[in-house]
Amino acid sequence: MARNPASGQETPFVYPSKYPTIHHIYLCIYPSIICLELRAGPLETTTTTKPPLLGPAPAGGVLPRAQESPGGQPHCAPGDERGTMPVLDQAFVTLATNDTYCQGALVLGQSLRTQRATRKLVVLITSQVSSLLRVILSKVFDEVIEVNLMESADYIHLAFLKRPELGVTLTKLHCWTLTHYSKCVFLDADTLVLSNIDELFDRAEFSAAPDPGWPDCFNSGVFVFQPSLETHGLLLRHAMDHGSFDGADQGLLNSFFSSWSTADIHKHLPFIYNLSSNTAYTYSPAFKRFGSSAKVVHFLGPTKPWNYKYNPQTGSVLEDGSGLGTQHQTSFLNLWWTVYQHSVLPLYESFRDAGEHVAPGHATGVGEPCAESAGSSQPWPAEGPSEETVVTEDIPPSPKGCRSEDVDLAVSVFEISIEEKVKAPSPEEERRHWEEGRIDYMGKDAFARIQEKLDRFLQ
Ligand SMILES: O=c1ccn([C@@H]2O[C@H](COP(=O)(O)OP(=O)(O)O[C@H]3O[C@H](CO)[C@@H](O)[C@H](O)[C@H]3O)[C@@H](O)[C@H]2O)c(=O)[nH]1
Ligand SMILES: [Mn+2]
Repeated sequence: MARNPASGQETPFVYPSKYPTIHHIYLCIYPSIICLELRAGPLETTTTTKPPLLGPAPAGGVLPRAQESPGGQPHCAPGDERGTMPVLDQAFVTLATNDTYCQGALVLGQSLRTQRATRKLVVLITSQVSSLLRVILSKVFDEVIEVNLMESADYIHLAFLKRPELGVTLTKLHCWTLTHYSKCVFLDADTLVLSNIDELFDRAEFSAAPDPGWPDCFNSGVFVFQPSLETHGLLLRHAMDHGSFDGADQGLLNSFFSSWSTADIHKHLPFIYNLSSNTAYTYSPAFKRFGSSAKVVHFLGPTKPWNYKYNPQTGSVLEDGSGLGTQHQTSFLNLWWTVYQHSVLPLYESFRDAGEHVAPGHATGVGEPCAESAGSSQPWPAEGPSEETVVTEDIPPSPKGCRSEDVDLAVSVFEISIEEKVKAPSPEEERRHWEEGRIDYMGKDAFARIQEKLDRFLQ
């Protein structure tokens, strides 16, 4: 079972005391086949010494969320022994522009819930996210909000066309439009929360932790901000006028909040709120000394946890030949996958037909058709999760129907993997790429290929 790689500590994990009509999922192990048995019934109070910081999800993979009482007054999240009240006008916010990053967002959301976050959980998505993932996200997040760059004011549109690489960057900036919240904490979808971080809401805009590569800059994977349309407008204007020195949001935000490094030390979040998963390698004595208090681990860089394969039997990621990094890095990866296995995979199970057989070695939740379309009031099969665990309102419809076109989720006894599907762009997408100046000169748009097409046309 996973343990905090930094501390190696074992702390008691208390399940919610009442969590009615939730479903227990048992994994029966047959060679190369996942078999699931659903049983309804209240979850008993269980106290266990494992896992240390992140427990496996209650059955069904749905963890407690901050709730409002029938009278509209907030009450404590079930099982919240600390007695903290949910704060409904503040939120943890993340972003996932495609189904692959959604896997990260789901792990993040479940880790926040495990750690009894007392703020709302919000995920920003774009039109590329499939309906299936929207519904799954809505089981974990209080709000699933679609943002659309092209609906923005003209100058933003222009900036986007001239600087297509700013696309994801501009999407992150949409978090400032969440003005129904007074204060928010943004977390990248490749972060994992190891302990409660509600105290971040005591900080003011703009608070962030130093970037491990250049500590005079902050890392934009975790930051405290105050939603404001005015700030949002100024940020977009700044993007258009100055671009971004790294071509993405971190450069842009650092040049916008340029006094961060000198003005106010309270706006420097301790590194434990954004510990890069490879820090143990870069400064191992500091990691030994301070790593045990890590609260958020960030898998920054090109290789994300979902790019690895995972063995659910050993609880370890599989070596792919390129090397896994240090022992600590591997432990963080294992921790991410433990949350994925126990708290995210079960969320897909309600989409499986009761008697349906799963192809050996390829039990896919992500590619399965939905029972009904997202956004309907009853999208679940009869044996699906209880009403308490499902919020279906306000799920933005996806133009793509119910299947995930981005991701293949393969689950077998010995291996779980999340594969990004390599998709050929549609003619419309190809045309848009041309219009945006994204021309694949070395590949399909190479002169020789175009000449071939012309020759075929002329024959
Ligand atoms: O295709 C994408 C790419 C990114 N994201 C979102 O944007 C975040 C940032 O991207 P990520 O791949 O996590 O970047 P990092 O490897 O963390 O790289 C650094 O550089 C990025 C660009 O400046 C910053 O956004 C990060 O916070 C910073 O840690 C992700 O976590 C997601 O929330 C998507 O939704 N879809
Ligand atoms: Mn990141």
